[in-house]
Amino acid sequence: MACVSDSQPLGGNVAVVTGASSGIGRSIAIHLASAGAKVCIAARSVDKLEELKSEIEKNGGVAALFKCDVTVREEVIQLVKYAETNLGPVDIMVNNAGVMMYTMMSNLMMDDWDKTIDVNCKGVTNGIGAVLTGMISRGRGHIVNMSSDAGLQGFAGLAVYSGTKFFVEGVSQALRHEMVGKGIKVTCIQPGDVKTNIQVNTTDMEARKQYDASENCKILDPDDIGRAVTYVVSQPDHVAINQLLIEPKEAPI
Ligand SMILES: NC(=O)C1=CN([C@@H]2O[C@H](COP(=O)(O)OP(=O)(O)OC[C@H]3O[C@@H](n4cnc5c(N)ncnc54)[C@H](OP(=O)(O)O)[C@@H]3O)[C@@H](O)[C@H]2O)C=CC1
Ligand SMILES: N[C@@H](C=O)C(=O)O
Repeated sequence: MACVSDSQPLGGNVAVVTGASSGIGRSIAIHLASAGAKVCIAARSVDKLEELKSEIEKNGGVAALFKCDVTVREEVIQLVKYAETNLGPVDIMVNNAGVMMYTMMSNLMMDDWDKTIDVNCKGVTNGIGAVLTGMISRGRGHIVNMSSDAGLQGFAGLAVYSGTKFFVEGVSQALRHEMVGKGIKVTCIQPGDVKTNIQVNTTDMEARKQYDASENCKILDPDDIGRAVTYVVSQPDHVAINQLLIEPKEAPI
């Protein structure tokens, strides 16, 4: 590893961040880059990725971008190949891309259920599958999976979403055990409500009106999560922060 300093603890590292075109992923990419990591930013919205790449470079960071739908396994494999060719072997994989739609189970919005499962579950397994062999062969790597406090507790109005985050927790915990002795860390980030545009895809207003509590107190900023992820991946080699529950002070689960 090269260029490690107090201000750039991630110097020499290469990170891939999915769902980097907005919200939490965008902020994670910015924070990792300012800590010295070279970041490959991925999402479907190329215009937003280009704007982010420019911002990172303007601040002295290094970024590459790749258009990728995380539900398509081959595209995620190509994303990691692109990152490795252009930036180097991937040290940090942040499986952040996700969707959330408030909906009552009784309203049977099954297309929303399918989409949530595809992006939040398969997006994460595709991301893990794309980096795991390389990380094991190098004997180092950190996989950071974006869970939620809804991965620890089922939320009414977010039943399928909660289920997908429980899936992320289960996969991560089992993978962590499998990776003992192989040099690979697996972390779940578990945010409470964060101020992003994640709710724009909700069409079931009955569910949102009844269960969305994000207006009830000061919620988190994406920067709070970007900072937390940078902390998690900057620990000494022998330290593994396996879970990080980060919530608005006034809204604990
Ligand atoms: N906001 C919150 O309160 C919380 C959010 N989270 C989790 O944080 C993560 C990010 O959410 P947040 O930043 O809030 O939401 P945003 O809607 O702001 O960002 C979602 C990101 O995911 C990307 N994305 C969605 N679908 C796909 C896809 N099929 N392929 C590739 N990228 C995709 C979007 O990019 P594009 O559309 O360009 O592809 C976008 O960059 C999610 O996993 C979410 O569950 C967890 C806890 C709380
Ligand atoms: N805060 C969580 C559930 O309500 C989330 O947005 O993931």
